[in-house]
Amino acid sequence: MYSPAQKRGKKLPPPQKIKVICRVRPFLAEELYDDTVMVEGNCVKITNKRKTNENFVYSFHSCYGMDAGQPEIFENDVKPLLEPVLNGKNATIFAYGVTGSGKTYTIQGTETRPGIIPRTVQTLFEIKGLSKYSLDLRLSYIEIYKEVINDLLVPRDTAPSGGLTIRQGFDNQIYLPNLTEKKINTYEEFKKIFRGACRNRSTAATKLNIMSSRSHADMCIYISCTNNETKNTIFSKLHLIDLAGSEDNRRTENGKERIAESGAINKSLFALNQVVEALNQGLSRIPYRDSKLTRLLQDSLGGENISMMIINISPGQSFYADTYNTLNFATRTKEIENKPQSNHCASSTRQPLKVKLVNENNDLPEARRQRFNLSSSTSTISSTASYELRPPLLSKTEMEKIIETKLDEKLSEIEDKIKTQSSQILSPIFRKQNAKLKKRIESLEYKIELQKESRLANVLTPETKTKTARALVALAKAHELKNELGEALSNYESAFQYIPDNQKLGNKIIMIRDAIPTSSEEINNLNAGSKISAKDHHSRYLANIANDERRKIAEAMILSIVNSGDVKQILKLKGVGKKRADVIHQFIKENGHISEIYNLRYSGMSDKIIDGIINSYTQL
Ligand SMILES: Nc1ncnc2c1ncn2[C@@H]1O[C@H](COP(=O)(O)OP(=O)(O)OP(=O)(O)O)[C@@H](O)[C@H]1O
Repeated sequence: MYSPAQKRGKKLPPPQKIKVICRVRPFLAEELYDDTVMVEGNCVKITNKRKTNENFVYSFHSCYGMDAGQPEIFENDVKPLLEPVLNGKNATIFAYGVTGSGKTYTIQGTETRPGIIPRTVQTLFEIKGLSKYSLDLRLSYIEIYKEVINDLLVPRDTAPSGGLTIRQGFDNQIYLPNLTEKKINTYEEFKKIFRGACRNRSTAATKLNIMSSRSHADMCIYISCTNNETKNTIFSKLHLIDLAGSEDNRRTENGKERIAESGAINKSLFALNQVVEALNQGLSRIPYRDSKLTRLLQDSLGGENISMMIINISPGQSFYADTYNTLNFATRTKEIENKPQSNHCASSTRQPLKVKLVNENNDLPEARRQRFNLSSSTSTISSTASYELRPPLLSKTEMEKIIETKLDEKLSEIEDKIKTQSSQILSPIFRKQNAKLKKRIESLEYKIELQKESRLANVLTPETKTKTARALVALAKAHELKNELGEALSNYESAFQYIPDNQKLGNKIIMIRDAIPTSSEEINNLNAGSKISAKDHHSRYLANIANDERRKIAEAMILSIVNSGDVKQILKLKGVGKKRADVIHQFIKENGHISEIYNLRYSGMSDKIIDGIINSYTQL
């Protein structure tokens, strides 16, 4: 079954580098268009958030933009790998990206837009039809769910509890005792097996992706290829892997169970990251043993085998942090270019509120809804997806005005609704002068204000965000000069919604928060003092502000400390010792900055430690 070149004793050539290609999925119907992520030739460009007149440019072996169809990727980058596989090389193709970025779409596909797995199997059957070769194809399909390996070719209720174990045999080959391997004779037969296996995969709805894959799924095709003329038989295997999405628990609003899943997912993705790094740096020790996933791929990733990583990217500003981290994971080399400042370019990339995605066959919405749910009818693999963006109808300023007006309308509607509802419920209580509930309303109003800002911040152009933030900072400074620290703080915090990367501002907020007494004793002591309104405001804010907002602010503050790269500051974080602070410092030095708090995992921190740091801030 294995490549003869891998037999024991044979000196292996230096490990092959992993070929990396990138695919940016189109905007989904509910997403707003922006030009944060662009594909140009073999490069992906993203705006540098800190200097908006610059782009970060990442180059890959190939890049596929929003309009690239399934056949294009298969023909250009996957099909060429089949020849060496038929000549005895093992190969691994895996899709990496955050949840909802299109990994499953790329690897598995939908019924009308089949992905790499069905296209590969169909091509192998086409090759089988050629008289020169006689092909014997078998397949296994497993998932790794929370570090447990499940056989997807057997029904869940008959699968061994505790999952399958990994063994290393003679010739250093990796195998799983009791793993089901099914021989496939026709493409139709494959579809039936595949359909059943896909249903067995652990999926659960998260906020970001209604059909989010919660496990790594590995379809392994075992190929025995006999040359009919020479009667030589060559064995090889091809892993086609749909990795689980790395994700931010905060954004996905995950519960306890989902957070445990994410912990396992991120741990194994981190291990994979280390293996890819080690292989691409040509290191002699490759840390395969750090996770089930990498252990399983030990005989197929590296060595003389062929590996290809597909980086899946979700477009748009709202995935910026994920995109930045994914791209940095995929390639350590990024270039910086100045953005062309042409007006024509700027206006041609801005779009009206909702962009309509037009598909040749008008079946994109269905494709989006469906997973690969193969029906008994034959599906053809010839359709080419093509999504066109509508040309802009309005100028940049006009569009921005419309966005702001629409947002204002919507927010006032919500605001009115909340106020009416609150006053209806609370009017009798108000008559009783219930101070506690009055406070609650005030905090609701404060919350609406913050939400308003954060929503606006999401849709404004970088220039407008900077301008708004500047105005708020000026206002905050004026209050600060008058020693109205509570007012100053709330203005600084509002400004922070528009420029969350501004480390100086983050530090300022920490300083002012520290400067304002919060305990009732301290506040009582100051009752007669001139700063009472500020204290009152702040204690009310701390007492009533919703947890998630507190958390958001805490995270922004922690990130500003981490991103300063200053070991002295980092050491002040709870649970961070010298060793960890050095790792973080090094990480920031190499990667620029961390945009999401849970990405601190990449510096070796556990979720528990990260949560501990956040808690220490939310409980200030
Ligand atoms: N290239 C594409 N063209 C059209 N639709 C796409 C494309 N890529 C992804 N989509 C759609 O985007 C949504 C999310 O994609 P998909 O489920 O493949 O993401 P994923 O990365 O596998 O997510 P998860 O890790 O949560 O499983 C799906 O509805 C899918 O149909």
